[in-house]
Amino acid sequence: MLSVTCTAPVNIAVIKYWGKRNEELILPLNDSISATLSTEHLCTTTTITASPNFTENKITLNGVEESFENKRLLRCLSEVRRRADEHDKCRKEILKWNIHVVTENNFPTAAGLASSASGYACLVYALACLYGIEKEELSAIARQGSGSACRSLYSGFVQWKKGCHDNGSDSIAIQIVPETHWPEMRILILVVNDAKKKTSSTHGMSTSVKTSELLKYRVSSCVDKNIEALTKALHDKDFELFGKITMQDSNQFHAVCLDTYPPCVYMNDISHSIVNVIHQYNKVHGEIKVAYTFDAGPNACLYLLEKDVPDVLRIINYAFPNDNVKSVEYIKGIPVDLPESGTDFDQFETYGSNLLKYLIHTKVGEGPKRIDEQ
Ligand SMILES: Nc1ncnc2c1ncn2[C@@H]1O[C@H](COP(=O)(O)OP(=O)(O)OP(=O)(O)O)[C@@H](O)[C@H]1O
Ligand SMILES: C[C@@](O)(CCOP(=O)(O)OP(=O)(O)O)CC(=O)O
Repeated sequence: MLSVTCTAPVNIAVIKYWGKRNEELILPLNDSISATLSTEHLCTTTTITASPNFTENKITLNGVEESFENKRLLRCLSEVRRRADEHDKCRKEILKWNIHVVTENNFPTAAGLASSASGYACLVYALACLYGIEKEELSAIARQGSGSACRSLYSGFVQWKKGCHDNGSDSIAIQIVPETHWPEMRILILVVNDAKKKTSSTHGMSTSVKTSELLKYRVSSCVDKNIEALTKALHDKDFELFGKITMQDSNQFHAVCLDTYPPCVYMNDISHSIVNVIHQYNKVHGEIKVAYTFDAGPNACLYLLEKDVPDVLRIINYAFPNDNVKSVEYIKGIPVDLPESGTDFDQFETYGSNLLKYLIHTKVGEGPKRIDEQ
């Protein structure tokens, strides 16, 4: 019997992947860029056991047994095995043993918090460890589990290159800068709703490809220049440029969702109120201090610098008062001392009580890791 346990991070895109040119191989229409988030606060943990005595493959997700007859899961397994089979280092008999996968996300699954990204990155990395090929390029395999998962195989800021080959061999993730490059970068996730979402990203983007004219324009005329500018902003640690492109890309992505027929409505009134607060905050300060981005759900992901976190949280708590504000369960992740004074409240509206469920304060982090043998 053999067993490995690994963790893998979530990633949140600042230039979104939305639309496939090949649904089977999960090849995207455009490049995307994301930050890998610290596994200290959000992660998937996966244990894979292989044994010659197992009579079937099994997977348990968050304590519930799921069907193994899942196309994406089977494809990841067969791709890792195919690669391992080509490798001298691998004990070939193990490739024939059935496996039991036990995986848990320490955050809500299928709620637009990128669980498919950390989930498939962790699965592929753990399989690679099991078969001894963890040093190989694995992002092209994780991509076939869920597109965004390929970016979770690297630390720091990561680009998924769309590639041009029909077989997807060059549709891989690469690191742009490591997490140590811009250590002041912080992420605040404002959880508006953590229930399972109605329209999955897979289905939503497929409808967008079929029906949205705006998506064609986004892909042909906007994304490449934003990728170039955002990469420069990262290298130069230029928050003003980073923040502007991040917000514009999120807004364009949601415009594409609305241009889809029937429309995919992911943001809600609370999401739009958060957008208002952030623009107001940046206006008061005369510079971009905080940038928002929204995935396929209503939850906001804010990018900001460490020095601004206490004051921004103070304003968020003013705009969205919460009965649990003093509880450690409300602001999860990196602890923050909330200051008494700061940016003038007069400039801001109060939107109503308990509109946010909780917040997660985290930073840019490392890629997948094996945790059972050190
Ligand atoms: N730990 C895991 N191991 C294996 N598969 C997982 C894991 N976590 C999630 N998944 C798969 O991902 C699916 C959820 O993906 P979905 O894209 O609907 O939501 P999400 O990833 O939370 O949101 P988004 O990708 O839009 O940010 C689950 O139904 C499951 O099939
Ligand atoms: C809005 C997004 O989060 C969409 C993620 O889509 P998925 O990677 O979940 O889709 P599939 O490839 O069909 O599994 C944007 C992004 O992460 O780039």
